[in-house]
Amino acid sequence: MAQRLLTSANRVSARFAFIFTLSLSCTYLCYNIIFYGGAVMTNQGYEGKRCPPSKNAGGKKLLGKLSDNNCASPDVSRSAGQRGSNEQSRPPASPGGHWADMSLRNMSVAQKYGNKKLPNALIVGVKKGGTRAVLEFIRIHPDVRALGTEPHFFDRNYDRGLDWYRELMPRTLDSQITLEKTPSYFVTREAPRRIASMSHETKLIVVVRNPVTRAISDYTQTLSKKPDIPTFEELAFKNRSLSLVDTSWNAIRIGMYILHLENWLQYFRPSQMHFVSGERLITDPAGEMGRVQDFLGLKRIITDKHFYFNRTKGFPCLKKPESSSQPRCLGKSKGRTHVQIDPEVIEQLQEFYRPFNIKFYETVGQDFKWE
Ligand SMILES: Nc1ncnc2c1ncn2[C@@H]1O[C@H](COP(=O)(O)OS(=O)(=O)O)[C@@H](OP(=O)(O)O)[C@H]1O
Repeated sequence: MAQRLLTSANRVSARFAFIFTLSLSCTYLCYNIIFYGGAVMTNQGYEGKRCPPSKNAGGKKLLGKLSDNNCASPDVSRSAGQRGSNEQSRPPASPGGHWADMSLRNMSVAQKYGNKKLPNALIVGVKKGGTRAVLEFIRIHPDVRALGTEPHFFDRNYDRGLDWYRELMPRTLDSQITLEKTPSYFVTREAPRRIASMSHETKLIVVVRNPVTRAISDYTQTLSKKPDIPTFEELAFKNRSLSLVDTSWNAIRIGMYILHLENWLQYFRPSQMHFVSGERLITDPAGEMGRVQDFLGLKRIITDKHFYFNRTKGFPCLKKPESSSQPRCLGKSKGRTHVQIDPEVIEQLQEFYRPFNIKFYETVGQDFKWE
């Protein structure tokens, strides 16, 4: 009897031990399910905000804040879109990721500033004619965007291709004109053909000036860089007593405008070319710029009120140039004091240029009064 009692007590304690172990195991299992599962969710939330590893992390740094938003998962960006109104106006992150977001960003830059386009107008010459003044004056116009430097595409850089050239241009809206100036185009044999092959519709501006004054200006510039060159007279004549002019000297050759113009007229209609008087540009900048605006099909916005005559400089200056409230004159290299030339030499050169000038006036239908 006593043994039976002992055996049944053992069974009870064994069952108790089994149930206890089982409940312990269950508790452990439940604990794991609850807490381990929670840890996974926490990690998922964190991973969702992390950017995927990128090979060009350096480039991403440059993208700055934009990249912080762009690398978020679609869920994260959706909840971001439900935030304040400022954030709602941002472009949503696209499933295409980083590059798709970059192109979205470019799209909004394009919407605001337009695209880079090949120029539809060029200031092609002439060197020392007043090309910088025309460029700086016309770019005040809100419908003109101009490249500040001379790209020399159609003479020195043609091999780089049109895509290279386009990339240099400022962004323009469809309503805006893209403009650049390179004065050496006017005397570059291949330039008219090359420009016409870019577009037959390109508008061409040529700023011309008395060829004798232009030659002296050109020489003054060269002399400022190379003080050891021969005198103007020595360079200008093969034989001065015979009035034999050296037409191989660039400073002389550039001023034979009609010869260069004939090359342009093989590729462009006269109506596509506009000639600015370099002299009137100084005495009446608003009048000359009025005609430039008409030629470019622009509303006459640049008027007298944009200019004042700076007595110290001896030239008209801009009262209020683009993106500044300060009045501004052109730099020191524009409007230099010319070297003194013997008046007889000037007279000889005027004689030399006369027939070229007359033919030039007839061809363009304008008398520039250089005599
Ligand atoms: N507003 C104003 N301010 C200063 N200079 C003016 C202006 N308008 C025309 N000009 C004349 O422009 C001449 C320089 O011509 P370019 O700009 O065509 O020169 S360049 O070919 O780009 O080097 C420059 O020639 P130089 O006087 O011989 O220096 C000026 O006479």
